[in-house]
Amino acid sequence: MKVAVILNPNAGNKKLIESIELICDRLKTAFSEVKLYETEAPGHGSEIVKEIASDVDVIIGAGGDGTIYELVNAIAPLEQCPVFAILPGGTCNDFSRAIGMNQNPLKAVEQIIAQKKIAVDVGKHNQQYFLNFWGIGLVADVSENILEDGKEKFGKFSYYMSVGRTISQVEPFEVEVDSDETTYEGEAVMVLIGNGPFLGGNRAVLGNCSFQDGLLDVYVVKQMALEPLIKWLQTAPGEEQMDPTSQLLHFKTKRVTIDATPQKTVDCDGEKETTTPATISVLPHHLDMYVGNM
Ligand SMILES: Nc1ncnc2c1ncn2[C@@H]1O[C@H](COP(=O)(O)OP(=O)(O)OP(=O)(O)O)[C@@H](O)[C@H]1O
Repeated sequence: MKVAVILNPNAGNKKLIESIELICDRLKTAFSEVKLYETEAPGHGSEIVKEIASDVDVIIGAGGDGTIYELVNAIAPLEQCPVFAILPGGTCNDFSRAIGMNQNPLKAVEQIIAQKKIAVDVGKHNQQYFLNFWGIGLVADVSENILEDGKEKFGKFSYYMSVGRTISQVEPFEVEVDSDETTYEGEAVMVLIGNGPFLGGNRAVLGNCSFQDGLLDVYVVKQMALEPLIKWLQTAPGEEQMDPTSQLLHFKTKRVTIDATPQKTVDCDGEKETTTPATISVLPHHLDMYVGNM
């Protein structure tokens, strides 16, 4: 089998680059051909995928959530997608956690070699793709308010620090949510749509989302009531979520359209490239991935 490893050498604390040769040597013991590609700038990972995808069986993304988002956006539209795998190398590594990858890349490579494969759902908003989440309002403001050097200095704790700073100044906006199951028109402070169960490195807010159920979980937080919001943030997977009659509207759907006034910046898997309005849908079991313990 032909394998391409696409490494973002600048992801996270830049540690992955130190072990990548060892990792490739290990991969070569299990796969007939292993080639390493290093990205040189944002967007380069996507160009590499376009060049090599038709000639490889497996693409391994080595980096953080931004790298994985870029690669998935290049792989998901292909008619024939190679199998995808993740070597975690960023700050939060949300989807690698979702699929049970060991956060030590030297151990994660062993999981890839085991070749346990499942088909995962992929989220789509307008013409872009995501594995973890789509959000507007509070979630986008939190990532916007992370201090310049916060991720480097404090890792995923920089997100908590930003939640503290952002919650006190959050501005409600008008939102229109439309799906076959539910419609809502009114005030909101956040709309969050989950495909994967991890957000900011934690299995809390989106902890009950499944990337194998062929559905998206839509959460509309109508008002900034601190106590229920904190309860929701602390909800463990499998636990009953905040009272749906109160400030949180939650439903599952295959497709939803969202418009907001004023227009809102969309945060999608941590990347902020688009604005509302948006149609968000799910491509059930669209991408074959090698997974770890799940
Ligand atoms: N060689 C490169 N130099 C600079 N940026 C790059 C390079 N290759 C890719 N990128 C871009 O770097 C961005 C951030 O990468 P990534 O998200 O993987 O790391 P991170 O921000 O440290 O991790 P996390 O998202 O988990 O916090 C991505 O948007 C990616 O497109």
